[in-house]
Amino acid sequence: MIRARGLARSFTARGRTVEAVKGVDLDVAEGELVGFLGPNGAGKTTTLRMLTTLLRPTAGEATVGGCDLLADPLGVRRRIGYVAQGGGTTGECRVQEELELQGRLYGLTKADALARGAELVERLDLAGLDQRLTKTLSGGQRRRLDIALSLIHDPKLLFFDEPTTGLDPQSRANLWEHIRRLRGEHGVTLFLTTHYLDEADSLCDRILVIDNGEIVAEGTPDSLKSRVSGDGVTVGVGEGTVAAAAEVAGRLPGAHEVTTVDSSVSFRVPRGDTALPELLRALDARGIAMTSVQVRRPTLDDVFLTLTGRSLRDAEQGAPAEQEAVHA
Ligand SMILES: Nc1ncnc2c1ncn2[C@@H]1O[C@H](COP(=O)(O)OP(=O)(O)OP(=O)(O)O)[C@@H](O)[C@H]1O
Repeated sequence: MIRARGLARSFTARGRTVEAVKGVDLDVAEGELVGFLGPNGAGKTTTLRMLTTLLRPTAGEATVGGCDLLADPLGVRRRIGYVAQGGGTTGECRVQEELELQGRLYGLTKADALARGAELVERLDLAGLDQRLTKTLSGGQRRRLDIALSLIHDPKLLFFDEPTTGLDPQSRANLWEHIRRLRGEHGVTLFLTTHYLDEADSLCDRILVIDNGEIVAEGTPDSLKSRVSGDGVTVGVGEGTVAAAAEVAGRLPGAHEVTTVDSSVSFRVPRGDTALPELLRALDARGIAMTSVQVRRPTLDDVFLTLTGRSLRDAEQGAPAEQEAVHA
């Protein structure tokens, strides 16, 4: 459905050139739900805007929905839907009018546009809201209307920029269900950007991780997580015993990345659950009291940290509910 090679885009602003996207290769197969994950400013929106013909690449080539991006941008546009970050509604129009207008823009007759709009209103749980001004819709309803608008011409490939940014946890979960259904029941191929780890983890078949304009990793959420070697263990110990506890932890089979902060020791082991009894015995033998313990399976944030040395969670500031979900 999507094949891009060496896609690049730079911007020049105030005499300074920013290489926003530095030669991205990507492939998305029919029926896939692929996530483009990266921190703010990584190049996600720029890539999406190129793939949707809204921005001309500085270099590279791509076919989208079977059409060449540069030679046949109109063909691409006919075959795709695009839900932008800010949505596309004006606020002063009614839901039904927005859908009808969008249908007419895609060349549907008035009757067809109305019929298609009515079908999408049902499909996206907007029934009863046809005559509402779009500015009076809730955030989740507005996002669902954005999806309906992008589907008016029945595209089989949908691009979605940051689907749930700004939504409360309940609306996010609801939108995820709609996105799953688009793929599961209607066979739509989806390519979405996100900087939420839990969104990428629970929603996507495959994730492309982008940082600084380059794809730094790619795979299923599980395969990406398996790149991080082992579970993370953090043990709290009594005052003055942290150095001895770190020494004990470092001797456990397969233990690595041993670090200490205040009175806690963190390390990685292949299996956290089986390492714990042994650790307890060893600490006991040295007379070290354990005050707390936490075992953590690798997360996508660990993957990002391993790849780039930085935490993606920093990019999630302002979305505390999502953070809790990741670490639950
Ligand atoms: N029109 C522009 N002019 C100059 N620089 C730009 C322009 N658009 C994007 N950039 C820069 O390109 C880089 C990538 O931006 P982009 O919006 O693609 O990132 P992103 O991953 O989508 O971030 P976010 O999650 O914040 O949307 C950033 O450094 C950004 O400042």
